[in-house]
Amino acid sequence: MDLDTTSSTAEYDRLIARHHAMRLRRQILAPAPSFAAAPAGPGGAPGGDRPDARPAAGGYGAHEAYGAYDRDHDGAADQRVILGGLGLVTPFADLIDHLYTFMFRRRPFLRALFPESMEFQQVHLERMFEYLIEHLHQPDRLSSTLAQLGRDHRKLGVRPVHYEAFEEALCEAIRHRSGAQWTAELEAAWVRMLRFAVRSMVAGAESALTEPPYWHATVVGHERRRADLAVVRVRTGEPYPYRAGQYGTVEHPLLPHTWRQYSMGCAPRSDNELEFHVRRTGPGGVSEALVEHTAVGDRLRLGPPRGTLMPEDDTRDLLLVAGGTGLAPMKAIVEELVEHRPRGRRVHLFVGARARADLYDWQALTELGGRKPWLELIPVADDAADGPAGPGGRLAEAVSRAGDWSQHLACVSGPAGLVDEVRTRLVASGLPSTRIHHDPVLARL
Ligand SMILES: NC(=O)C1=CN([C@@H]2O[C@H](COP(=O)(O)OP(=O)(O)OC[C@H]3O[C@@H](n4cnc5c(N)ncnc54)[C@H](O)[C@@H]3O)[C@@H](O)[C@H]2O)C=CC1
Repeated sequence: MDLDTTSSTAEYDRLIARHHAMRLRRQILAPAPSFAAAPAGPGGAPGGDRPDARPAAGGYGAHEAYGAYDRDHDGAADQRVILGGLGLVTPFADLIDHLYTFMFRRRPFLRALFPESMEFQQVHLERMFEYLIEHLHQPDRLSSTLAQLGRDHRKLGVRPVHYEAFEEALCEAIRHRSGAQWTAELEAAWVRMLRFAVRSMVAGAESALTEPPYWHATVVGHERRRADLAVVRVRTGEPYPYRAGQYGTVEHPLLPHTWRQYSMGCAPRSDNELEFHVRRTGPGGVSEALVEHTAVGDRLRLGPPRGTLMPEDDTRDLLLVAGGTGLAPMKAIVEELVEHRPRGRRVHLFVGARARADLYDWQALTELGGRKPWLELIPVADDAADGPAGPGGRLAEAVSRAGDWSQHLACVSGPAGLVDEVRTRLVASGLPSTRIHHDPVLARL
């Protein structure tokens, strides 16, 4: 995995690593003026031998033991140290590869907690590192996201002691990657960042002790709407406490320990039934299992609901934009509004598909929206021309052509490229970005 090779793949990796480090620096340096003024992190000895850079662990479950350490934590200073040493530890893909290799070599029993294929896990952790570094100077924002993540991790059977094994492996990986340029300062900054994250996750997990770590669900309906797309209805044994617009993780019995996110495609119901809209994206994954190898009676597991797509405290007129199966959370929101709509609120829902034939849930939508004067449903197909059935062309363009949305609240869901494009166009036309909501684009952490 070392990059000391002349192959074109290595060249490409180096290029990506450099680009990645520059992007991260740019992102972080731009919005945080306090960052430049932050005091330097703890001093460290350069060199390859390793004095004990890490603060005493004290056990990840024992908050008090390292609480004092965290009270002194200066996230902005650590952010600067980590950024300064980014070139030593990136590409993250390699750091993470070493990390897991070390961890499983030293503690083989931990391998059973992870899925057979580590590919998704590695990408997820890579995004997690990026997210942590990017927001290290904003501890409040970080800790609330991490608390949700910790609540979600209960389903994996993760215990505080596992975080200690992770920390040990991270330090080994940092030392391995940075070689002779390793510094105690760099390692200590990473450890503090990790411990801050773990403390928030453990707190999140503990605050959720009264709910199950996961919910059992039985498939009660499976409709293959297109060759690569199914609407899967399930009923949970226990009530599943979600809000319209949220998503949850799903594990299929064919792929133990592999969890993927899907939005709930209907408003919460009293009979504990809910639906997911699933498009098969590639071979061998959860989506393929759900589309092609699932039948009524199969049992799934669901992780806790997450996400804040639909703000509850803003009752302005709504602009909803859904691309492909990104329709699921929007349909749930509209269903919810049919039952509980703030007086006078108007709603526009744009539904995009690559072709008109791909509007897989249009009938259900028109039944839902029939004779609701406050709701306008607008289908947009890439392959169509403007006409009585709706505008044609690209979805983002059709949305911006259709009106002035600057006084609206907007929610967008679908492919990352679409979310980006809609967001950019809406901001350019005067809608403040704080009123544009979508799930995290890179990763639903
Ligand atoms: N299944 C679910 O519960 C949810 C899925 N999503 C995400 O939504 C996406 C849906 O994918 P598909 O159904 O395959 O959609 P798709 O690829 O069929 O595209 C749907 C619409 O988005 C537009 N679009 C696609 N890529 C674009 C880009 N790069 N820039 C601008 N517009 C673009 C298309 O023109 C089309 O109108 C997936 O990435 C999924 O992760 C998001 C939320 C919920």
